[in-house]
Amino acid sequence: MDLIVAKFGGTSVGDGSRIKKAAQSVVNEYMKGKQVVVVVSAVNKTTDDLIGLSNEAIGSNLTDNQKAEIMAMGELTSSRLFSATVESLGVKSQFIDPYNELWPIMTDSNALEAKIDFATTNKMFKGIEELLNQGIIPVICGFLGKGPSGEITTLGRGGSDVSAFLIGHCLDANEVIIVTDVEGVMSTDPNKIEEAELLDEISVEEMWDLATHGAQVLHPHALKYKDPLISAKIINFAYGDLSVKGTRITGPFEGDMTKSVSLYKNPISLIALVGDGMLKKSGLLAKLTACLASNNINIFGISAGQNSMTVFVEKQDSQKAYRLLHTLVIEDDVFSSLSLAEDTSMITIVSPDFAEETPGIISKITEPLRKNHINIIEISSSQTAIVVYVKLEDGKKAFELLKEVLE
Ligand SMILES: Nc1ncnc2c1ncn2[C@@H]1O[C@H](COP(=O)(O)OP(=O)(O)O)[C@@H](O)[C@H]1O
Ligand SMILES: N[C@@H](CC(=O)OP(=O)(O)O)C(=O)O
Repeated sequence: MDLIVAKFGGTSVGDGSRIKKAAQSVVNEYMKGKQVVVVVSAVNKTTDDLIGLSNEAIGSNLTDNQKAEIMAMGELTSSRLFSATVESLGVKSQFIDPYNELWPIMTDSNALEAKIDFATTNKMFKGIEELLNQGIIPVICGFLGKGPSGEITTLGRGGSDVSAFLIGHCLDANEVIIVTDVEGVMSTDPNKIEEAELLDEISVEEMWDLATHGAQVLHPHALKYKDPLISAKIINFAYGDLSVKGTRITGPFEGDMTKSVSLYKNPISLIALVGDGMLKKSGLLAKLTACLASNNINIFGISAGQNSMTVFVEKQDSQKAYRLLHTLVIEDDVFSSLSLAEDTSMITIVSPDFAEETPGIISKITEPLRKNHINIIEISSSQTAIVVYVKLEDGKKAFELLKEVLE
């Protein structure tokens, strides 16, 4: 029997009629013979309102545990409302919150940004499976967890998406459906640019980068639990129909997408262009990339500072690139000179930890290299990846050391 996990965001349960529509869409799938687990967020902006109230009343004396308990009231309420609405439509349902013995999501004791204890959580789903086998629709609070002392924790703002994918993974669901207030994943935020267009599908890898760079439509940590075999989609609540297409999230395609260290197979060369006050001049980057692109030279990365720009290209292209960029330096007064460092290794480290607030992550990476006398030529970091360039002969050793860091 097909099992789906349907997560309803705040707007999708924003008022009584929306809750009824959402519950009806769940019942419709149930009537088609599917098992459905509902994950629900707080009604509309309840979480914001509860935070606002506590700040007004208590201010800085509010402890993290008190804040988590208060915020949890949003999901405690909506799960009860949703479950009762399903029952009013003639199907048995049970709400499940962290006070319930069937509660599955266990975390550490961090009240506001709790880390999920996956190994324990994964073993906690027997009770929910039992409910499903009895034809009961479980309605589980999104966003919440249970800490080591039985206390309520929260998974961070927007965390119900994480709850849904985690539950889907642990239950081996066929599909995870995120029901929200837009048509799906769009070419950009449709509330910022009206002309945004709907994407039929997006890969986990792309979605990860989009989400870690602020696209609210899905919490990036949800994707840690996206199994390649579980299909997933983001749809609009307005249709009141869980079978609409929306945007399908495909993949992941390469092993453990969220944590990896890779050593690029070929040597990389660095070309540094210097010039006074380069950062204040517009159009330099465009000139530089156009010059290399028109000669079919692929750029692996660019870093820019006050008085210099470094371009990373494959060693086999470096002499050609070096000559082309030299012409640019001669032609344009902004540039004064350029240099070429031919033999470097490029190591890319990808980890979800970079997107979380993890102070000291860069030093975790640089420290083992320093201890082993490996000099870092360049380092660049983003929300999802850190790229380190070292001397070619240090590449393999650095790669092994960085693999250990990630383990
Ligand atoms: N590329 C994008 N595609 C679709 N929505 C986006 C995108 N980037 C940002 N968003 C925003 O994400 C919002 C949905 O996320 P959110 O408000 O957290 O929904 P929910 O309350 O259902 O969890 C949309 O209203 C939209 O403004
Ligand atoms: N209610 C929580 C959790 C959540 O995921 O909400 P939503 O799905 O409405 O973004 C919050 O506002 O952070």
